[in-house]
Order: sequence, then structure tokens, then C-alpha cells
Amino acid sequence: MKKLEIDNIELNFGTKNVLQGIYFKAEVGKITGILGSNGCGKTSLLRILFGELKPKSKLIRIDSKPILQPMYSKGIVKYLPQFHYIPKSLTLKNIFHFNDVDYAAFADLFPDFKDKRHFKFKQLSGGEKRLIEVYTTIKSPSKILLLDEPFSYLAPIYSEALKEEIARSKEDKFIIITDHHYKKILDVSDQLYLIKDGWSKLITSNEQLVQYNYLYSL
Ligand SMILES: Nc1ncnc2c1ncn2[C@@H]1O[C@H](COP(=O)(O)OP(=O)(O)OP(=O)(O)O)[C@@H](O)[C@H]1O
Repeated sequence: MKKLEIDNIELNFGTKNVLQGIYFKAEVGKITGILGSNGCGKTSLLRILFGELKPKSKLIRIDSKPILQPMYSKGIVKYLPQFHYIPKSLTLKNIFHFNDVDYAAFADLFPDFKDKRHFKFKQLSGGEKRLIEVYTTIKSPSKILLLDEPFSYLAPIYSEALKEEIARSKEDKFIIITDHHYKKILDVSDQLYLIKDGWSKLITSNEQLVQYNYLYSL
């Protein structure tokens, strides 16, 4: 698998057209960033890719071959939603085990967690929960990672470390990432799209983000 494309999307909620002119391409070894204002449809786009949201029309292709089954049913994709999704009573040890991720390597990188292996997920703070969710997603063996706001709730030291880990994980994966911490998205992305008025625009210079009214200034 080298190339993932999505286009021909038409998504409406009632009479509201959310997405209509989307095309984007993600490639193995590259991080694809998606920016856009609140409510423009970034989460919807990730959910369509994952397969849990069904738009009126869509075309998803991997290496030019249409994907007709929801991608989650193929076991090749991992989706990090905006909200906490890990069952509250699971211990960190089990969360890492179920995701096939090494806890010791995690605790080396984040020493605050050295003695928390037996903690339950519900015993963590909001930011600590997010750290666990993001880390186990990006280190999972899945080939396609869809990351919705991985940097929310995180103190700078954690989000910077995660940004590095995301960049390190891209080698053999498709990574599609969206976040309102746009500077981190600019830093980590190899290619960037902006969603505006239901359309996607390939961004080739940061000035375009001002021209398209995503930013007031650089
Ligand atoms: N289940 C739903 N029913 C009705 N409208 C919805 C539903 N889900 C999303 N929407 C609407 O679709 C639009 C796109 O929502 P979406 O969550 O994809 O935006 P977003 O770009 O991820 O926003 P944010 O950055 O604020 O998280 C919004 O106007 C939202 O109100």
C-alpha cells in the first residue's frame, strides 16, 4: 500500500451541506495534515475514512483500487477520536497489551508513568488520558492512522514529545492528522489540506492560510 485517496464526497446533515468538493491523497511515509475552522467537517471526513459515517457518496481508493467495505472492517486502520474512548476500568498495562504496544518504552520516554502500570484509566487526569490514547494509537501496528486532535489537553512537554513520536512513526504508515494547534500541524505535516466551505484545498504556502481566512496573520 502506497497511496490512499478520497474524493467524490457528498455529506449532508438534513438540509446542511457539510462536504462536497473533497479530494485528498495520503502517502506512506508522509504525514497529511488537515486544517479548517470549527464545524468545517474535519471529524466527519476522518469518520468517513474510518467507515463509521456514511455520506451520500464517497470514493476511497488504495493504490487506485476502490475500497468498498468500511476500512475498520479490514483491520488496517486505527482512529483516534476527539473524545476519551478507552474503557475507564482498564489498567494501563492491559491497554498497552491489547494495543500491542510496549509499556517499558513508553515509561522510558515519559518517566512520570514508571510506577503507573497498574493504574486504571479513570485514575488519570484528562491530559494523561490523552497521552495514553495518542501514544497507543501511533505505536499500534495499524497501517493507517487517523488522528483527530491528538494535541488537545496536553502540556507542551508531552505534546512536543508526541509530535516527535508521530514523525518517527510515519515510515511505513499513512498518517492523517487534524488539530487546532495549527503550528504543530505545520511542523509535523509533509502535505497539508485546508477544508473550507465543504471543499478541500491543497496548501502549498503558509500565506494561503491567511488568504483563505483560516488565520488572521502568520
Ligand atoms: N451527527 C450529526 N448531526 C447533525 N449535524 C452534525 C452531526 N455531526 C456533525 N454535524 C455537523 O457537521 C458539521 C461538521 O462537523 P465536524 O464535527 O465534522 O466538524 P469539525 O471540523 O471536526 O469541527 P471542530 O473543529 O469544531 O471539531 C458541523 O456543522 C456539525 O454541526
